Amino acid sequence: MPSDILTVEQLDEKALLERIFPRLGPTTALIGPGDDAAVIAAPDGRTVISIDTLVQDADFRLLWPSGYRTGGYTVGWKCAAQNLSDINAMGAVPTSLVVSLTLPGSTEVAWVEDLASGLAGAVTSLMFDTGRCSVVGGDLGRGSQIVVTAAVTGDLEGRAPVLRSGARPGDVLAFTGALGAAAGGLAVLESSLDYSTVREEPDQLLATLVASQNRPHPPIHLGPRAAAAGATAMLDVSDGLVRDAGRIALASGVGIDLDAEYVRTRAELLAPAAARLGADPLDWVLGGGEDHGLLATFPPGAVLPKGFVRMGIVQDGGGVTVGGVAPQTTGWDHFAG
Ligand SMILES: Nc1ncnc2c1ncn2[C@@H]1O[C@H](COP(=O)(O)OP(=O)(O)O)[C@@H](O)[C@H]1O
Ligand SMILES: Cc1ncc(C[n+]2csc(CCOP(=O)(O)OP(=O)(O)O)c2C)c(N)n1
Ligand SMILES: [Mg+2]
Repeated sequence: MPSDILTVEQLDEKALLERIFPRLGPTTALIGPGDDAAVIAAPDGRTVISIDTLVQDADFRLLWPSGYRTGGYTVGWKCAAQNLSDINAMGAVPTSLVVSLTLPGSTEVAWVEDLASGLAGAVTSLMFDTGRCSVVGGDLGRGSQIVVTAAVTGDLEGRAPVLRSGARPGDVLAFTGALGAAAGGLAVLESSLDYSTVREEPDQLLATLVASQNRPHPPIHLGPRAAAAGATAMLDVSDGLVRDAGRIALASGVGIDLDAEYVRTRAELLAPAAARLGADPLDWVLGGGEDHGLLATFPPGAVLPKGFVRMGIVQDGGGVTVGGVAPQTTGWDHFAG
């Protein structure tokens, strides 16, 4: 490491926090970062809470085979986005994040500063500057790999939470998001293509996919809208369409049939990129996660919130089919590979 690059082991915790705090932006908490704990309002009387972790080399790489280097801003953005997404999927509005950072001593201070900016940037941008949520605290620790864990809280604003278990036969299955894009981006990053040339390509197809993998844009405003529109079940697709639709099917005791035409159209859009990588775009669409689009079921006749597209049907039985046929894809599992 060149001596002019400042690393976290050259600072102490207090000095590192003093570099992080200003990048988090104005706090939305009653008591924000700096005390033993933060204090946030819970106007609804209930608190929605979830947690998600990003681990170096399992969820991102600092240097990918394609030569792409992942900056701190990207990891911060991705961490915030996937946490906000889980609150969204309950039909709630995110209200706070607490973030734990495990860092090797050699981590550049500038990378950590960028991570703090990425967290705040995602919250501000994905929540349209509503000032309803911010990073209100966290923890620092040293370890052999970068691990970023965030817990997130949310406010149901008086609505009932939308669970995975409420889908009923005859309900319409609808989705909002860009299925398969993040999986395509992962394939580009892991490929032997040279990202510096991919970035220069005029059609920007592959670079757009990489952006979906690195900086997902979950539709954070649409979870509460879906809830208000009467969604019977909902989740964010993180582990793949088939796997996550299967979670609704199992929890609700129903079968789900995905519209084959929707799946085919989406795969066709990704086909030119998949061809460059020798990949099957159907695998991306059916098995790719990390886009954090919203999959929801609505009673027949419900008016779908703007952004949602009908793409399947809930039926008697169990499991997930595509146009009546069982798909081969299984989706992501941290342990089963
Ligand atoms: N280590 C754990 N201890 C307790 N509950 C857990 C643990 N890991 C996951 N869960 C819970 O298991 C459920 C299933 O998780 P998962 O399907 O991965 O949700 P998501 O994809 O939205 O993160 C969630 O309610 C989650 O909170
Ligand atoms: C280096 C690397 N390998 C593999 C992946 C792919 N990947 C990692 S986690 C994941 C699924 C989503 O993550 P998870 O922690 O299961 O989120 P959750 O379902 O809990 O929201 C995928 C597809 C990746 N992003 N980076
Ligand atoms: Mg989820």
